[in-house]
Amino acid sequence: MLEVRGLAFSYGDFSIEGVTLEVKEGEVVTLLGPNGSGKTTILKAIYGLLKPKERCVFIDGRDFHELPIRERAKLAGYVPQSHTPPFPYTVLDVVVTGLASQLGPFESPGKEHYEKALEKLGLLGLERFKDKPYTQLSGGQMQLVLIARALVQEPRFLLLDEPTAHLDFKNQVKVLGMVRRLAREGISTIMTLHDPNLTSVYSDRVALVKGGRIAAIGEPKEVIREDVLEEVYGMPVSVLEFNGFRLVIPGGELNGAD
Ligand SMILES: Nc1ncnc2c1ncn2[C@@H]1O[C@H](COP(=O)(O)OP(=O)(O)OP(=O)(O)O)[C@@H](O)[C@H]1O
Repeated sequence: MLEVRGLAFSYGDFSIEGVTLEVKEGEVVTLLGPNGSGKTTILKAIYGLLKPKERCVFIDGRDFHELPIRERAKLAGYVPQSHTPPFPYTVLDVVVTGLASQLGPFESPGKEHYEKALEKLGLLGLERFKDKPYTQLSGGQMQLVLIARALVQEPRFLLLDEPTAHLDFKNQVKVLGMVRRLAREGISTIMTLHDPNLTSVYSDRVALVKGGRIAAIGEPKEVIREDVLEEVYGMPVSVLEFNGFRLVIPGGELNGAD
C-alpha cells in the first residue's frame, strides 16, 4: 500500500496542504480538479521530484523518498505531461531509458532490455515507430511512448500526469483500459485527468483537488455529484446515471452564460 500522510509543499505563492490518501494494491485513484489546483504538484511531490516539507510518502510502511534509486524505480514509475529528451533518441531508446536505474554505472542496455522495451511498445501499438526519432512523433504518440517507458520498469505503482491529454478518443480508452488491466494484475495507478466522465468510468476512487487541498475523496458515485463538482469548478453541472456510471454534462446555459 502507498500512503501519503499530510503532504505539504510550497512554491512560494502556491501551497499544497494536508494531502492524505491511501492507494491499495490494484487500485486506480484519480486526481481531478481545475487548472492550477495543484494536481501535477501533488503527483511530483509524491514521486519525489519536488521535496515535500515533511516525510510523508510511505510504501508498505517504508519511507519511499529515503529508498535507494534502484529500489524506488521498481516501486514507482512516473509519466510526466511531456518530456523532451536531450538527444534525438529513437523511440526504442527512449523506452530503454526507463531501465537506466536497473543498469550498473558503466553497463549498456543489453538484448533482454531491448526485448522488454519492444514488448511494452507492442502493448501500446507502437512497434512500427521503434526506429523513428522520438522528437518526430505527434504529441499523442510521444505520450504513449512515455507510458511504455514507465511500464518497462515494471513498477508496482504508476503515477500518470494527464495520460490522455493528447490522445484521440480511441487511444484514451486504450490507455485507461490498460490502466484497469494492470490494476487487475495488482499494479496501482495514481493519475490526473481533466474529464470527469473518464474519471467516473475508470477510477476506483477520485480525489477532487481545489486550491492545493483535497476537497473531497471517495468512490466516483460518492464524489462525482452535482453539489461537489459545482463547488470545485464553480459552475453548474448536471450528473446523470448510466449503466452504473456517473456522466457529467454542463449545466446552465450552453452559450457560456453562467
Ligand atoms: N515551477 C513552478 N514554480 C512556481 N509555481 C509553479 C510551478 N509549477 C506550478 N506552479 C504553480 O502551482 C500551481 C499548481 O500548478 P499545478 O501544475 O500543480 O496545477 P494542475 O492542477 O496540475 O494544473 P493543470 O490542470 O493546468 O495542469 C499553479 O498556480 C502554478 O502556477
